[in-house]
Amino acid sequence: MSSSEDRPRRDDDSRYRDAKGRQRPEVRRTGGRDRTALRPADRRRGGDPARKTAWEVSRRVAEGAYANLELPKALRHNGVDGRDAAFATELTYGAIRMRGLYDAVIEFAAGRPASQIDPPVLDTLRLGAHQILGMRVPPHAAASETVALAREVNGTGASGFVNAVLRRITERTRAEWIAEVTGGRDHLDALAVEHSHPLWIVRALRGSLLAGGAADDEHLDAALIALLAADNAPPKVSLVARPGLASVAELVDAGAEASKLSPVGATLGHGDPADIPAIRQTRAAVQDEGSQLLALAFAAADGSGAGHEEWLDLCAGPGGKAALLATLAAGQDAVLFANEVSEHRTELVRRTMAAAIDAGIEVMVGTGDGRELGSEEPDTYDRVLVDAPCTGLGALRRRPEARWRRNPGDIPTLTALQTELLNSALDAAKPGGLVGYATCSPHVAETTEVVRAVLERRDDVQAEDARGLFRDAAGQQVTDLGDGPTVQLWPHVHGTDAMFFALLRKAGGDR
Ligand SMILES: C[S@@+](CC[C@H](N)C(=O)[O-])C[C@H]1O[C@@H](n2cnc3c(N)ncnc32)[C@H](O)[C@@H]1O
Repeated sequence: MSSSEDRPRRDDDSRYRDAKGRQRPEVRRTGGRDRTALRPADRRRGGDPARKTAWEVSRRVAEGAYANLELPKALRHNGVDGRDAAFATELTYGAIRMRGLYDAVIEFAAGRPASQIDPPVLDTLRLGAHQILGMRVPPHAAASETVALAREVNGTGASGFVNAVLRRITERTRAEWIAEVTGGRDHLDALAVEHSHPLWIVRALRGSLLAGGAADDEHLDAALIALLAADNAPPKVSLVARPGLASVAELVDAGAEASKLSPVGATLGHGDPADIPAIRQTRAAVQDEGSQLLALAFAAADGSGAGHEEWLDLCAGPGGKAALLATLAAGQDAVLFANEVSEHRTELVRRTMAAAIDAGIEVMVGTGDGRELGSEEPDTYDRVLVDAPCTGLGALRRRPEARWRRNPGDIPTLTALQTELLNSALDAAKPGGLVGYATCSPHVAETTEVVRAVLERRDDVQAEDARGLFRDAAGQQVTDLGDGPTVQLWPHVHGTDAMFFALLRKAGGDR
């Protein structure tokens, strides 16, 4: 990772410049070049709205909220938009995501453990650390503005402490701080701190890379570092054009770029997806390209041979894959049943499906415990998808707080549920039918281990090689999918979430 010294620095007030590089009049009035050199915090008592928004969202996240839900509300409430909103977004997400590294730096600079710093003050310090070490804000401006924020939200007394700690942080580059706070740690622990992941997740990701054949011993370290770095990079906005309802060309006309990976995908470089009519109308949606490829692969597999097929999405909420599957099923004379355990999420599935339903596509949406469906409706469906509840370790780049919320104790409960759901799906599948098992986690306990444990206890199921079903936009097989027969996608290799997919065939039937 490059140090902050390597990067070009933005001018202090460049956030306030217009498209032609001119400063906005109000900034020129209050803060020309000479005035800026006096430090904004010395002139203004309060924090600016963008930084204050980032702090407010950080506080709510500390109380259990999700940053991606809180931030838009807070931006609206505080009237922060345009470049200031982009700044607040980068600041909020970065400070939460990189908390592992920044806390280590703050502890060193403050001379006390982070646990002994008042949490609202610690949040202010993390925002300051991210501006100094992770953004292109000049260090002195970052410190001064953050001290002004501290004065407003933490009080005058605490702002002195914030000032002292941030001034110390500005004395070194990012690279120097990383060397300082990782020195003396063992290799994985040092990677965990530098790349701001809990150590147990670093260990789990390393195990997954090795087990799935994504890296051999020689290249394991480089692959792990690339993966950790990819988790810290904000993901691109991927769109799906639901077949028969929208086209990639329509999304391209709306400003997106056609995906090279997904035949039904596009990437939006800038702008709000909600401004695209096809998205507002649920003919298209925001969806990771890995999820798109997975649904396309599931639909492309050889069916049970029984003709008019019935497909079941066992864990459908909020409905992203179900909506794609419904349109794909309609194109193959099949019908989709979408099941979800939570009433609220079943309602989300219905909303996601609105355009498909309006277009006359036959789709049944219902609420039920997927673990019981196998015994309630045995030997019924030609295909069953289990997109299982999981740790989400494959989508850490999307949820800045997720890595700090999960813990290894979550895994046994989840794998028990995943195993039950997979067994139930197999029971619900017709003889000769297919079951797809998917997670947005690459953790082997949730992926290959669940599949292995289920196959070991059943004599009516076989795994099929799913790799040939993953086709890119040019129709070529997607590369680097692992040793098979299962598929593992990776953020650092494919640019997708780390989705896992296994394809299982139930014995019997006409095949
Ligand atoms: C990974 S999400 C599915 C994502 C969805 N397929 C999509 O693409 O939008 C897992 C879903 O399983 C649901 N779930 C959890 N336990 C379940 C159960 N026992 N039966 C059915 N669904 C369950 C969760 O509520 C959650 O909506």
